[in-house]
Amino acid sequence: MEKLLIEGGHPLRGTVRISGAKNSAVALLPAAILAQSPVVIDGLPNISDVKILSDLLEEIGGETTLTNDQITIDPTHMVSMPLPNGRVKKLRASYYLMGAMLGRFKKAVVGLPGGCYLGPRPIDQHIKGFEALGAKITNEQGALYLRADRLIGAKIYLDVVSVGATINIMLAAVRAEGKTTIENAAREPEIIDVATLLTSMGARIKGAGTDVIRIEGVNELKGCRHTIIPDRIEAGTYTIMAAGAGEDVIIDNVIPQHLESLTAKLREMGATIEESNDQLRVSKMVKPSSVDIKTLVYPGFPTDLQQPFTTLLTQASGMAIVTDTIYSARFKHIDELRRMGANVKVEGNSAMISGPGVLQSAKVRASDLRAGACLVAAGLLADGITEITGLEHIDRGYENLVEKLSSIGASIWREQMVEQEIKQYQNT
Ligand SMILES: CC(=O)N[C@H]1[C@@H](OP(=O)(O)OP(=O)(O)OC[C@H]2O[C@@H](n3ccc(=O)[nH]c3=O)[C@H](O)[C@@H]2O)O[C@H](CO)[C@@H](O)[C@@H]1O
Ligand SMILES: C=C(OP(=O)(O)O)C(=O)O
Repeated sequence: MEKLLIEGGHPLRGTVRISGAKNSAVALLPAAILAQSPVVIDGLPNISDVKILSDLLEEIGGETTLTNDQITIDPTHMVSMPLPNGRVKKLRASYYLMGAMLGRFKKAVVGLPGGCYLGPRPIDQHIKGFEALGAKITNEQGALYLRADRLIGAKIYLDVVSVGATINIMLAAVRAEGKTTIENAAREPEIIDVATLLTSMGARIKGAGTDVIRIEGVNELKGCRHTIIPDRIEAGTYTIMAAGAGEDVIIDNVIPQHLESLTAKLREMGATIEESNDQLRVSKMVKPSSVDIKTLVYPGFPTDLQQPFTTLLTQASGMAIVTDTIYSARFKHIDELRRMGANVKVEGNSAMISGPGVLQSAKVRASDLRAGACLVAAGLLADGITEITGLEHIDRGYENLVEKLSSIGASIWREQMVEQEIKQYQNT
């Protein structure tokens, strides 16, 4: 088991290249189950969520060839193998195996998903959608058993705007008989990416990226080749880091429109950001002013950037209120930021941050993926050497974090934890 060490105070300079989007990749891999011939996906991020999903596809009989940024998935010999336990619990996106297996085999057994704990994360809207398509679903000892004699297209209104439910229902509905309409659908760019892959496979989908998606089921889907969109959350994380500690950083391979809610807030704080086709150019803000943020569904401010953005607000003058309307308990990073000297308090689903303050190095723990990003951003700014544990969370979503940050001037490295540290980590 390793920990991350960061010596703060080194300015970031140079170009950092953004990888393919985690939240697309983790849906595109399961989507390949629906094809009858090999699917090739390019621009794959080298992160643990992808590796686990690739292993799960093998577990159900898929043949996968995984290189650094490409996967070939041959789904020809896949079967609806029950996956009640084990790897499915390690990530959130294993729920997409339900929609994809239901679409192809009309049955699936999949354990309830894991992923970051951010407050309650029910999947009732996924279940409602599958049931509307004709599936019978039972929950037995923490695994969902899904079965349908036939899947028949339906009109489905989502009670909450959910990325996962929107994609999962699409995965099943592309193989249902007749027309499905998803109303109050989520509009995240990753949904368009999944719809693009499915369309290349032969699916008929209209309206992805709007709040009404119309799908006409088809009998057969074929393999295809697809390139993943850039990861807007990884890009946003490096943009935040550059706005805190950068001296001319270029964030390369981004779609600037996907980051508008972030860049607008950064400009409000006083940042100068230059945008081109696929790059952002960012430097440290001089005397940043605090701003309030409220996380919302896309195109609002993403909850996944709320935690790293909080670090930046510790450097801004004034009081900022950060409200997370998506996840009520996405504030585990705050205790750790306080250890580093931040003046923050949490009330309900809001954090109040008073700045500017000086961050001090400390031994901190990443409780989830973006809490990890928040602490790395804090470590870059802090006096001294910050030690971060909980790297298994960070590795779920940031490809080559150490290499990427080192290449732009950060002093950051991984070290093996000694036995006593591991025990302490496991017991708390
Ligand atoms: C793998 C993946 O893509 N993860 C992303 C996805 O998670 P995920 O797909 O799990 O998040 P959702 O969009 O489904 O969740 C949004 C909100 O809806 C609620 N909800 C969701 C489904 C449901 O059936 N019932 C229900 O009440 C959730 O508790 C949450 O409050 O979108 C989140 C919100 O942008 C991001 O933080 C995650 O990074
Ligand atoms: C919450 C996240 O991921 P997941 O839904 O996979 O847990 C995230 O990417 O910030």
